[in-house]
Amino acid sequence: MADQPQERREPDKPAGEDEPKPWRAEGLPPGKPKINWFRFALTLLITYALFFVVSSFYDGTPVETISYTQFMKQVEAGNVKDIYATGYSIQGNLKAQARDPDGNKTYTKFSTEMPVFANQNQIFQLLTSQNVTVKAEPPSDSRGTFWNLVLSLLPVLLLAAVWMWLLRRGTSMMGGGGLSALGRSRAAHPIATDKVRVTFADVAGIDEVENELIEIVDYLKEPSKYRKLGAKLPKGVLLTGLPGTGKTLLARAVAGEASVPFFSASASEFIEMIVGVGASRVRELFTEARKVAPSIVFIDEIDAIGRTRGAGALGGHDEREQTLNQILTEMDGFTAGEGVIVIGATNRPEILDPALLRPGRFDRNIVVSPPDAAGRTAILKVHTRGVPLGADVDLARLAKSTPGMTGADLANLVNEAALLAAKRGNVQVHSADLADALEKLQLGTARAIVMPEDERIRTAFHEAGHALLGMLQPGADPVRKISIIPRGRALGVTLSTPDNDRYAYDENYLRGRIVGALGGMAAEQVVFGLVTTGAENDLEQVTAIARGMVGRWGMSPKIGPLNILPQDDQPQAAAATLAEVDEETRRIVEECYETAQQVIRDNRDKLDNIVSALLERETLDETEAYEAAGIPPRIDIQRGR
Ligand SMILES: Nc1ncnc2c1ncn2[C@@H]1O[C@H](COP(=O)(O)OP(=O)(O)OP(=O)(O)O)[C@@H](O)[C@H]1O
Ligand SMILES: [Zn+2]
Repeated sequence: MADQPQERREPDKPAGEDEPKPWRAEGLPPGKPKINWFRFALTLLITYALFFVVSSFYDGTPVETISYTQFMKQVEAGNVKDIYATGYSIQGNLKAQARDPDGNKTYTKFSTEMPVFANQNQIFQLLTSQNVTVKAEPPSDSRGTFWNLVLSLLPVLLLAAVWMWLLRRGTSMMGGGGLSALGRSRAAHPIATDKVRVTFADVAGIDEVENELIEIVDYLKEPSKYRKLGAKLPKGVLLTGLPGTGKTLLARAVAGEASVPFFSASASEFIEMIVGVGASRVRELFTEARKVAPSIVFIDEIDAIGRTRGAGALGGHDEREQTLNQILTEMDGFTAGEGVIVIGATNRPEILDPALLRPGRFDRNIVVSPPDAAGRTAILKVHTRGVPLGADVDLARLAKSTPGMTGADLANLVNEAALLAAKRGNVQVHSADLADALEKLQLGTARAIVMPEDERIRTAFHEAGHALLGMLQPGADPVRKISIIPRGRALGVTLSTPDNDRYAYDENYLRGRIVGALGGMAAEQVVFGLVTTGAENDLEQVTAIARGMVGRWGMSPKIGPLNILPQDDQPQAAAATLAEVDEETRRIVEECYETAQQVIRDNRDKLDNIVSALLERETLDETEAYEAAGIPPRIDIQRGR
């Protein structure tokens, strides 16, 4: 999220005003730029330079308006070099300077009006006899009254144009190089209102959350309605959810729906700065936001400054505390109805300082969950709005095969598929592009290395072991894909995903997961009589699940229903109890390993069948895998099979 360059400063240098702000602002009213005198002077200078360049092309000799009599005298004296005439107006140049009748001005350029009664024929003859050039086009050096007017207004016009251009740049660009960088704008790098606007139409699949925020949109649109009734709205809203679930997107959409300015900052950017600066930046940010209220201030990763004060491995972190205190002060300082709403986002709400969550602060907590299948379908629809899809694409089916994916993952999936389709020279994104993109995201990119045959065979047995156990365990997630193509650090993969989104797991399911994860190692043990290092990742998973069962979810009768190993915290138990947890964990894993080996031994024929299919085709999809094993795919009402 941090797309602004971070600047490290010398600790002894005071916070200068030329420092880029650690936040971004969008949707500020474009009409209120601040006057920057340095920039103003610069503009003047440039304008005049431009003017001098232009006027150097323009011969500045003044044009004298003379009487027709004067003109005739000059012609008769043979002093007229050339003329240009339209209707009764004549302009021209003299050969030598002449004095006007009053004798106080000299001129070579003149203009005059011919009286109606003058005999044009006679004049023409006179001009010819005097060798005066009669030109067909206006001489470049005598432009007449209109052009003189334009030229005299030019500096003013130029000044106005350049000034307006600079102002528009100032309000439509973040940061900004070129001229504006010379006198960097003090405004919070605003973006013009018309450029930002994300709305709820861009947020899909989390309607419950949108509904909770509609009240706030309404308030921002019409604060007076609420003020009159004395209704108190939350000053702060906390959005809690995993990365990529759309918290930032939601906050922007609230601003977009209400058409109010949106200020966003990442909390970690505040504390990157030297001590004391974080707090003053917070103050500045809120000052800017108040100026254009109603407005929204969005603080991402608020846990970076909002963790419990005085706690954490580093002990008290001064800068963080000061910054946090400043945010609390600002929020306490709002009067009801001032119209600044602070939206904070975090994926670790449990470590937040309770002070942040008190009434009048972030007192509304909205959980943004990863989307369910229907939500994923809706999100895929949003992200394929501008993508030409082939007729074979079924977004609802795709959504079913992507449990656990967030909005950001799905956006990424669509983009990858579009890239693939383009690479393949297609004009539409087809089902196959989406499937391949999904495989790449879930399994990693294939590596082009040639495996020694014995390792290929060993890998095939390992993956077939995982797959076989996945197929035979009651209640296990169905096997979606098996592959012995090396990707990343893995030599092979077996992918199992649930049909439906799961929110809680029972003990049987977890044991099944452990057995499945041990399947690879068990197959190697049964077939070759020894194991390899290839099972490291599997064992990591196995250990984490088993420890969770014993220490967190109360699934060990010996330990009982205690949460001894809370997430993100120190174990809450005596050393003796912890030793017991280890012992119980080991017991569960050993039982599961025993089961895994037994199932492999009992189904050796099926295992061998999968292995030969794998060695032949390298990657098997769900249907191919069950077919090769000779196991009927599970009857699954959800998938209509
Ligand atoms: N519900 C959704 N509907 C549509 N698009 C979504 C949704 N959720 C996420 N996205 C897509 O994912 C991108 C990233 O989401 P966003 O940055 O809002 O997530 P986040 O929850 O703020 O993540 P982080 O905690 O990493 O900041 C969005 O720009 C959008 O393209
Ligand atoms: Zn494995």
